[in-house]
Amino acid sequence: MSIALPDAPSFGAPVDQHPCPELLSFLATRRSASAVTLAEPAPSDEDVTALIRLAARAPDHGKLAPWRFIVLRGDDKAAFAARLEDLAKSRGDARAAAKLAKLKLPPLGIAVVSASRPHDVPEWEQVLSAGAVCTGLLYAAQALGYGANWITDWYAYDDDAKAILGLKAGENVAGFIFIGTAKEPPMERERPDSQALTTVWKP
Ligand SMILES: Cc1cc2nc3c(=O)[nH]c(=O)nc-3n(C[C@H](O)[C@H](O)[C@H](O)COP(=O)(O)O)c2cc1C
Repeated sequence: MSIALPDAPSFGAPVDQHPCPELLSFLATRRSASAVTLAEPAPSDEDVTALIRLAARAPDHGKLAPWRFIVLRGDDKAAFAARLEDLAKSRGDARAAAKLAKLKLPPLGIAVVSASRPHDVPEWEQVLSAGAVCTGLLYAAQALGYGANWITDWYAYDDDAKAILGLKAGENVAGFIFIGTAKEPPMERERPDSQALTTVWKP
């Protein structure tokens, strides 16, 4: 499946608010697929452009767009994984090297980079916006019929790994969104009791 998206509304145009039962049904049942079950096919380059366009509509206080995207695919993605593997092995860290399976196996990864900057909008809100971008990208990939998973793991936090990815000072990985076709359907996981997490404020 590929995406046929409507044009983005023009700036300032009134945007129709209408019920979308199919989206509600998707939200009620969507599930992430284990990254190690993800294989080809993955979204085309054209679809990746569309997915990123959708993700970039995330709520963003102050219109700062405090995030960016790095696409990992094919031989370049394999080279990125190999450099991380060399890094892990140079430290004698076999566990970290083994954890790279979640990066190596999926055919496509999109790193969402949180790029907060000093501003009246608190950094916390800029980071939350990066999380919202991850959610949007994950959901959009799943809505397109692909398996997807939001992964961080050690290489999202390690300074040397972040340098290999090409992060600048002050940037952080909000998540790697791995995307492909799930070789086996994900099983539903336990979900929180949302009612038990909810109170109604009373004076
Ligand atoms: C910020 C963040 C980082 C995550 N990192 C990992 C990870 O490194 N490894 C992992 O197995 N799951 C990780 N997860 C969890 C999965 O992405 C996913 O949320 C979980 O499997 C539940 O799937 P669901 O989307 O069906 O609720 C992470 C989730 C979040 C929000």
